[in-house]
Amino acid sequence: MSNDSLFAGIRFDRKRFGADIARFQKKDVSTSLAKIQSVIEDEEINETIEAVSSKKRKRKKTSSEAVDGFSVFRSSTSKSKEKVQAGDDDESIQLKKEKNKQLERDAIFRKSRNIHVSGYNVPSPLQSFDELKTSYKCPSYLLRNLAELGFREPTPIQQQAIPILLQDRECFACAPTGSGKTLAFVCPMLMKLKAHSKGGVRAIIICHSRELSGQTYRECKKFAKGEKFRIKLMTKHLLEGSDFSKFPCDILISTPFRLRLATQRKKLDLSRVEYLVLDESDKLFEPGMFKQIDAIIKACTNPSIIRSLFSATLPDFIEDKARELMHDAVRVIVGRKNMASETIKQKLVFTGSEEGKLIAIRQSFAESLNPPVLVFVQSKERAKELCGELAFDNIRVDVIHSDLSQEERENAVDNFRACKTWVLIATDVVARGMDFKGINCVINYDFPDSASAYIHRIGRSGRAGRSGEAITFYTEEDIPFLKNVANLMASSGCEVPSWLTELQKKKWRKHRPKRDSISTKPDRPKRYSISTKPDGVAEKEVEETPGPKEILSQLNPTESQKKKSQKKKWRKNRPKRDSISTKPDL
Ligand SMILES: Nc1ncnc2c1ncn2[C@@H]1O[C@H](COP(=O)(O)OP(=O)(O)OP(=O)(O)O)[C@@H](O)[C@H]1O
Repeated sequence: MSNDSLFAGIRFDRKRFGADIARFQKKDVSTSLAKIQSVIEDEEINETIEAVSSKKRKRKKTSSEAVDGFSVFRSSTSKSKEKVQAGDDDESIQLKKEKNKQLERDAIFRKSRNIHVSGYNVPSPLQSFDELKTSYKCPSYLLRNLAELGFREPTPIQQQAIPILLQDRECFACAPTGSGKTLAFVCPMLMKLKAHSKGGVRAIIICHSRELSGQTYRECKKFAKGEKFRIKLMTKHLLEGSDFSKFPCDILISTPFRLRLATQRKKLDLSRVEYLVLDESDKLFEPGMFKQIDAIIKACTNPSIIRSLFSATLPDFIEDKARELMHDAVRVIVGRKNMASETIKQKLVFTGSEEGKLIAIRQSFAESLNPPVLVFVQSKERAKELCGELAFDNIRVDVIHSDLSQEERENAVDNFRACKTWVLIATDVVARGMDFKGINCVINYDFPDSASAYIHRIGRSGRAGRSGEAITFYTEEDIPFLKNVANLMASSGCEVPSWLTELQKKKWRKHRPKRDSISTKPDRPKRYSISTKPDGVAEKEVEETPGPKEILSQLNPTESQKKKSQKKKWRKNRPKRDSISTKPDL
């Protein structure tokens, strides 16, 4: 028996295995569109063929029944059936042609907006916000709010993710920083929720930090203005003071930790949740948060729940997770996966040492300080140190890190947003998701510890299509990872010197070297105190560098010291100096 006959009649269920088809799509961006297109077209063709042949089968059966019962009308009946059949065939062919034309139009539109999709039967992208009304019956309050906020046209991620979610499809999406992902998941949520909750939580948005949760909460409120949605932010106060057995809530925004506490301690029921969004999803699946996220996903037991994952960085393991977790999900990528925003001018500056960094930042601010400027360092200790140094220069500087109280953190963010603070020094606590309007420059004072940290940090500027600038300082210790940044710069359209691209690439994860403290005070080697060594020999204090008295006396020299430091003949003073180059010694 041939293989053909063995598999005759078996049809590959593309709908069921849509995710697997997507997984086997070639990663080459240029060919993926055509491939997806052909998968969809194959599917549609199969469906049409199936429909036609099943109609034929049905007709065959009917006509034979007719033949059995009414042989007199046999010829006339079969003739009219044939006509109907021909008509049906014409109709389905017409339908197929229409569908193919639509697919073609969608593909052309996606290509023009740099949108890449994979999955079965992906909904057409939105061309405008008006289409929300004509095709999806969007309530007028939402359109009014968007217009008031100055949102004239949907961004590419909104164009594709909104119709996907509105058609009850799960999705995981990757789009550049500042490209409007928040509205991409909040808009369909508001449109689908319609009636308000009488009891229980209907939709959840999980954010990795309290700052981002607060910002998303405020955004939701703006989009929902004029409608009586119950939108709640899981604050400490709400967590401690609420009776979660009666908790009518349309949209709940929380960090994973607080939501987990609410479900564990306060028995918050998540079984009625209809929509679950994991914002900054790759961060949420990192070891520190994974346990809580996993438990929350398991607690959302509603079988018709629609889940979605959004981020500007989508590592492969998150894609695997998404496919494992979701049913028939659509994958949406805007631009290229894990790419820095193209609107940011990126620059690398070699400072040699830690001391060099402080000189470089001072010099840069002395030449031109164009606030607001966000400066990232690798630890809270360093944030405090740098803040102390810059405060000397009469710069309105503030600091934000995890050691501060919630109130202090909120004040730091608010003052920076209100431009009361010119320079905000931060740890990675505000590197993701935060939308500080109009940041002119991000300075990576300390080299970021991973590609995703780099993309998210610099993505605080150049948002919503505006231009921005990012400067990354690097020292000898950071050189092994330079090539990674150079690649990210090149892929987002920045000019990169050729010597940088020729460097070796090293795996870049958790690069946080121990750095010298940030200080203009001279490093004074240890003073040995008078101590009795075990062998009983007493030592006198040894001073290797001058103490405060000596420093003062140098500043106000005595007469004899003045004589000693008299003018020296100044001829042919040409010491050997290091060569003039921005390239580090490699
Ligand atoms: N359609 C639109 N038209 C104009 N502005 C928009 C539109 N959509 C969003 N914005 C604005 O763009 C900015 C960035 O949006 P948002 O914070 O949602 O970006 P994001 O993609 O989530 O960024 P990140 O990856 O950094 O979290 C916000 O100030 C928002 O108000």
